[in-house]
Amino acid sequence: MKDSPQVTVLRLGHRPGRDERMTTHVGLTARALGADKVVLANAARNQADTVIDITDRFGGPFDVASTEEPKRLIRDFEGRVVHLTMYGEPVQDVEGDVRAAHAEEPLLVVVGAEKVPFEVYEHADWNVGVTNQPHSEVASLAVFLDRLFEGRELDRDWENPDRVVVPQETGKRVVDPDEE
Ligand SMILES: C[S@@+](CC[C@H](N)C(=O)[O-])C[C@H]1O[C@@H](n2cnc3c(N)ncnc32)[C@H](O)[C@@H]1O
Repeated sequence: MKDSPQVTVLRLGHRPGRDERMTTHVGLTARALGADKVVLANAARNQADTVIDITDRFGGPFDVASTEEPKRLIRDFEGRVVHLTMYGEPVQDVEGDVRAAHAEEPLLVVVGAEKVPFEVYEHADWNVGVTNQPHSEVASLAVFLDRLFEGRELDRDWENPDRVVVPQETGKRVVDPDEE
């Protein structure tokens, strides 16, 4: 988030035709919950466009990129690497160490789709489980980011939105930010 080193989310293993909504939701969740950037592997072009479109309409800053070489990105990342996996150490046990590291250095948060190559487990500074039960990349990313930022992401400001949701007890209200 603002004033701290960048958090990048890498979505591995996107399978065209199978993982489309999940990949989009990884990108939208990364944006909404305080990451600075998502990198989508395996040519997830439509999903990248959807996340860019939401950022254009609801505000940023948030970067979207693609890679054909996700393993290289992990290897060459200048910062620390967290891999979210049901086989990892409990998030509640490692979040303090990750947060302390992130105060100093950028963080790459890796989530999978299908089976994640073992090199990713080996290369990660932390393999982190959000429970050791199988669930989803979207759920694990949301809980992890909220733990990392200790809830501060919920109050962030968005720059240059075209539209702003005004919270309502009932119903929906979306306004031009100049009308707010
Ligand atoms: C549907 S799971 C498939 C995992 C696959 N069976 C494997 O061996 O990697 C897709 C992704 O969700 C995330 N995930 C699922 N359960 C998780 C958990 N309990 N904690 C952290 N991440 C989890 C991981 O990033 C995983 O790569």
